[in-house]
Amino acid sequence: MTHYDLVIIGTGSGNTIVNRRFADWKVAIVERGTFGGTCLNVGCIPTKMFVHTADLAATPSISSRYGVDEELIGVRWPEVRDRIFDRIDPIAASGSEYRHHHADNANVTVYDGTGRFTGTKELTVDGKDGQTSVITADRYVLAGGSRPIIPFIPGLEDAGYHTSNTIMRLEKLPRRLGIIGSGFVAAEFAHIFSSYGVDVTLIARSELLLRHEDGDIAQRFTELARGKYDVRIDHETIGVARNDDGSILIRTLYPDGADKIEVDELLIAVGRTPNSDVLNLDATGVEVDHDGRVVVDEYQQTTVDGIYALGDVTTPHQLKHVANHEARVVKHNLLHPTDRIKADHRFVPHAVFSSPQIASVGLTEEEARERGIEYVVGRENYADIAYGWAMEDTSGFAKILADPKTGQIIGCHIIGPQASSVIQPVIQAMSFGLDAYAMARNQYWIHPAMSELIENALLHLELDPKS
Ligand SMILES: Cc1cc2nc3c(=O)[nH]c(=O)nc-3n(C[C@H](O)[C@H](O)[C@H](O)COP(=O)(O)OP(=O)(O)OC[C@H]3O[C@@H](n4cnc5c(N)ncnc54)[C@H](O)[C@@H]3O)c2cc1C
Ligand SMILES: NC(=O)c1ccc[n+]([C@@H]2O[C@H](COP(=O)([O-])OP(=O)(O)OC[C@H]3O[C@@H](n4cnc5c(N)ncnc54)[C@H](O)[C@@H]3O)[C@@H](O)[C@H]2O)c1
Repeated sequence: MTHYDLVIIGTGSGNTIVNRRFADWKVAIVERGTFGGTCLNVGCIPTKMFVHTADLAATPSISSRYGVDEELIGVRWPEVRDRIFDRIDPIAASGSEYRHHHADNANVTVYDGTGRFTGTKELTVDGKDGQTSVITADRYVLAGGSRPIIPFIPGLEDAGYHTSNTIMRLEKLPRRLGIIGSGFVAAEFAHIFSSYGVDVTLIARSELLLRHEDGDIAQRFTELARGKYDVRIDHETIGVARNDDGSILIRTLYPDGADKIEVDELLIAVGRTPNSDVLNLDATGVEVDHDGRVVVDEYQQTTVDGIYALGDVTTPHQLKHVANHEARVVKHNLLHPTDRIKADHRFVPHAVFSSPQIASVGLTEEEARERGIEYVVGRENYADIAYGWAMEDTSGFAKILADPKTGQIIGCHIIGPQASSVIQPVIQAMSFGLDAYAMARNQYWIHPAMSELIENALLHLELDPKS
């Protein structure tokens, strides 16, 4: 049995921890899937490469409003797909090669297999090569991420379906695609495939798509989505079957009736569950909550001394920038056990890279009301700023919520072009405590950049005169 100073389970953000500063440590890294984890291989990076291509494919549908007539001649799916994965797959392979064989990693052993605890600090790895290894360590980092949830729907397993793990590698573009779900993954893939000319039907159980967003944003997004593809809200999927001709029949119920929807491929996008169940954590004393998330304290330490956790296996914010932040905290705390730092989850932003984009940070208006927090709202439409005129945008807007007394920003929500970048100064202001009054007035805002959306939303806040 080999003993290590540190074992890391999972090579998403977990893989970013070990560097030269760990040169004196004997380290093991355990990975059961593709090296590099979700974001690199089946998550953020390939999806955004597809989104960019989709944005290009969608341009002709709107260009005539600018007096430019364009036509989409075709989408060469195999080339679209292969450009993306011919770039990503070698990165995963070279990441694995680096850890396995490079001189920098002489102190690191990689186990290609599934780790499960068989003692408080003992891990058994069932190797992909059929070998079983038992290892022990003083410290562990649980960075095993999450996987797609597959809901129980009669007939689903027999009919066959895709998740975000497989849909990007389709052999050919389907004529019709059904998507069950109405969150991030559904919104991004509906944009991608509908822009490529696929007939998309999005089946949502809720009344609004992206229902966790600020109410005004979710409402606007749902209206706009309905203009682009078939959206069935308030639909419960009750059965799925594969027809003799290879198509898939989806049966749904909605408040006033029942529907039958025929598609050629089906994407399940109803959320992700933490991979904590694979780890047999009962053997360690590491606690998980009712959603299966590993419980950690502010230092990212689990309920067992020396076992840390980060990313999707522990956080309710299943986002790469959160996993990366937590990895930095864990790294510091491993190296400086007597001078540990806390994770900062005060203002976790997110963006949905659909069409239009959405970006958000802080409280929604509904959350502020529910918590009884006093707030004012400053709102600005893209249609009312110069760059919005250039783009002829008629539907996008930003809203900023602030405390009227102190001017501190408590939330910001944007729907429209470049929302994921336009929001960044607000995240900065919130993180560093810059008040809305000073933020609007004590700096230059480049004219006529899209950031004027934020400048004007700030100026529209009715703050108390003294703030
Ligand atoms: C389609 C999609 C698009 C996304 N887009 C974005 C985006 O635009 N922006 C954003 O911020 N986030 C995005 N995310 C979320 C983001 O990908 C995740 O939050 C992030 O990758 C989590 O990182 P992690 O290190 O916690 O886990 P992962 O990257 O999932 O890494 C965990 C690794 O652990 C391995 N593993 C699990 N259990 C074991 C075990 N027992 N033994 C050995 N190995 C194990 C897994 O094989 C995996 O490789 C997206 C996710 C998806 C699915
Ligand atoms: N741009 C990004 O940052 C990005 C992109 C993709 C994914 N992600 C991350 O991955 C996570 C998973 O994405 P997701 O879209 O799968 O989950 P999600 O949590 O965003 O949305 C899932 C949706 O499915 C609905 N749902 C749940 N069960 C259902 C059922 N049985 N039938 C129909 N609908 C059902 C839920 O009400 C919810 O609206 C996200 O929460 C996000 O953290 C992030």
